[in-house]
Amino acid sequence: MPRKKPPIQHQSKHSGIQNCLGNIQEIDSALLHHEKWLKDIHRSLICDGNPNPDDLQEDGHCLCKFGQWYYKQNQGGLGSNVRFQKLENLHKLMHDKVRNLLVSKTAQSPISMGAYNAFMDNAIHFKLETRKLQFELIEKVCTVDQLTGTWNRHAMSYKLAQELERSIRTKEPCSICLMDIDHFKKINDQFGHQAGDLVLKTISQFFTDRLRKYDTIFRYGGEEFLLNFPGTTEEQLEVTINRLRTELQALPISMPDGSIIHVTASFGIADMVSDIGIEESIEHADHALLCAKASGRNCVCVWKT
Ligand SMILES: Nc1nc2c(ncn2[C@@H]2O[C@H](COP(=O)(O)OP(=O)(O)OP(=O)(O)O)[C@@H](O)[C@H]2O)c(=O)[nH]1
Repeated sequence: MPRKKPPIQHQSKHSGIQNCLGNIQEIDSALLHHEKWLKDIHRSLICDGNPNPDDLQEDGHCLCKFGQWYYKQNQGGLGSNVRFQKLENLHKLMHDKVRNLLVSKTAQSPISMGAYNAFMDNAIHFKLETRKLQFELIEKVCTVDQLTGTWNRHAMSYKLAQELERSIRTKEPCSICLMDIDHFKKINDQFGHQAGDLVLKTISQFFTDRLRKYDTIFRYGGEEFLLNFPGTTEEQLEVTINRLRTELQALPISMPDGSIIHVTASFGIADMVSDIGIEESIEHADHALLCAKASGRNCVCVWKT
């Protein structure tokens, strides 16, 4: 009687980058168990002796160490990752195939080359896909800002270069905007650093929720964010940013002590053009931002040559 597959759990203890780092290590260890399992399978197929009874069970994919790890993952964490979810089928198929091989071996029937090759192809595919999942998580750790979940500055240079190339190829405009939260130090001073962190998270989420899917937000550093808007001229962006700026100042943010605060930000806009590099475009946006700060904050300035 096959045992029932344990349900994927639905609670997350940790989140974000910390969780990712844990997952990366766990995948290594799960893959090591998989390699050991594969060695045992080969020994069972080649040498005398009985196979592990678990590998003859219909739910062998839940009983192996990889399966035990896999079905412990929760929906809030790795369990919601699409690449992770796709591993389930590959892993189960691999166990189904090996069960047939072991049944043939136990019955002293010949094992066809086709059946063995199909199993090994499946095993190799499974390992490659698991490694891809691991690389995806490593990439996330290297390119995502731990506090806000936006892209970090490492990712920024690479992604902006891609957008500039696209803009040159398609001859479409592309603009950037540097945003700096006004008097942010006062929030830290008055409510503490954790409250400051909460404000940073809230504001980055505010923008993330309102951007088009091809716009991008990066944490430029501290309380500064850089936003990239492909297919948008400086003039169009000024209208958009002014709308967002007004919405932001009306956004109530709850502090840990129960009080509600409102924050504003200043913005500097510049375009990304082929005859100047990305660094220079950012410098232009920075000049425009300085101009917005000097004009009293909570406003938008556009770089003019
Ligand atoms: N809570 C928190 N504070 C940060 C973080 N990164 C930078 N800061 C703080 O952000 C503050 C930035 O201060 P300033 O550069 O003086 O800027 P400001 O107070 O916003 O003043 P203006 O930009 O001139 O309006 C500093 O106090 C930093 O310690 C962070 O990740 N979390």
